[in-house]
Amino acid sequence: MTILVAGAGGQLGRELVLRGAALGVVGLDHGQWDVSDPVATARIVAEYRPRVVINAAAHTAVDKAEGEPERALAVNRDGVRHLALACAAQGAALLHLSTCYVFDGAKGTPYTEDDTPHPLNVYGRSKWEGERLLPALLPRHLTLRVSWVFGAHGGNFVRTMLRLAGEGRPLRVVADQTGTPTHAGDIARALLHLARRIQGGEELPWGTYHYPGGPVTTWHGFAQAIMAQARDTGLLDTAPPVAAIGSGDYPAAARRPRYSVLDGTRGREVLGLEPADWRAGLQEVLSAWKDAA
Ligand SMILES: NC(=O)C1=CN([C@@H]2O[C@H](COP(=O)(O)OP(=O)(O)OC[C@H]3O[C@@H](n4cnc5c(N)ncnc54)[C@H](OP(=O)(O)O)[C@@H]3O)[C@@H](O)[C@H]2O)C=CC1
Ligand SMILES: Cc1cn([C@H]2C[C@H](O)[C@@H](COP(=O)(O)OP(=O)(O)O[C@H]3O[C@@H](C)C(=O)[C@@H](O)[C@H]3O)O2)c(=O)[nH]c1=O
Repeated sequence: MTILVAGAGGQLGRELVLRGAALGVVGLDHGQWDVSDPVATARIVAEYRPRVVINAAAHTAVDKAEGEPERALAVNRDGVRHLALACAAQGAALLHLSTCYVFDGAKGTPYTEDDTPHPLNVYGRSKWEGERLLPALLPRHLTLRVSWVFGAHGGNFVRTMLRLAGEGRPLRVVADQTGTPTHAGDIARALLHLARRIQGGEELPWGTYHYPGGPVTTWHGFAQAIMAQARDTGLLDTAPPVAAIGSGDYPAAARRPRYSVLDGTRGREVLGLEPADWRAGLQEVLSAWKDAA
């Protein structure tokens, strides 16, 4: 039976489709399936009759969302409602994604699934409003909260840093926001592992889980690693210096949490999800770009 992916054109969606071909993954991109449309969502899920739906669709433009909250909510909250109702009607389970940005960062130690979200920005609020709908609408769901996602496909921090370096621009990156980058390929692998278990008839311990990458760093530390690994891979001649700045030196429309680290203990113990090392994921992405250059 089909594993149906919404948002298949995004960085996670692309990985799911590429890595899930042998499992019968069918991916529909934004143009083919708008999850903010309840009628289309009900029709598509009824048509494919999947055993599992993976929701990789989201409004992820964190600064832009501040100026268009209704658009963020239409996808990140209402889209989740439409998906949950459609899955419930067809007996499908839903694998959903959320974010470390549901937390405000004030805790300063890794966030567990028992911590209460308190988002600082519109994107984080819209994601929290979406995930909190699920328990009442669709008991058979898993929400995986992930953080600082990067991958070979689509826009992300790694691509932005390499573009700025390639243009010879001075690199200045915030060193007071702490978190864990996570490779989209590793998230896709984790989701497909769960989807396969559901396909095999297993009833999983449904609910919310954290799936962080490791080790913990800052955006500045991540940028330094990107430069060093890009040089070693031959994408850059030298690793340009990255100046450490404070969040106040990088004005942005949306506030970001100073501390975004998720505690992956429950996901590891209950679901068997091993946090992946983002440095290996970064190498995979850079090597793919080097091969394609
Ligand atoms: N990116 C990150 O750093 C993080 C992401 N996450 C979560 O992980 C998940 C995957 O994110 P990621 O792959 O990185 O995001 P992307 O922005 O790369 O992909 C999201 C995809 O969703 C599509 N989309 C937007 N609106 C709709 C809609 N109404 N109906 C269907 N598709 C739509 C987008 O299409 P289009 O481009 O045409 O709008 C895009 O292809 C999301 O739930 C996100 O919140 C969590 C933590 C960090
Ligand atoms: C490009 C750039 C960014 N920054 C800062 C801005 C910001 O605080 C931080 C990260 O920048 P970005 O805007 O790329 O990242 P941002 O969009 O905040 O990333 C977030 O995306 C959403 C979707 C999530 O769910 C989060 O987990 C997280 O990954 O780095 C610099 O300091 N210098 C720079 O040159």
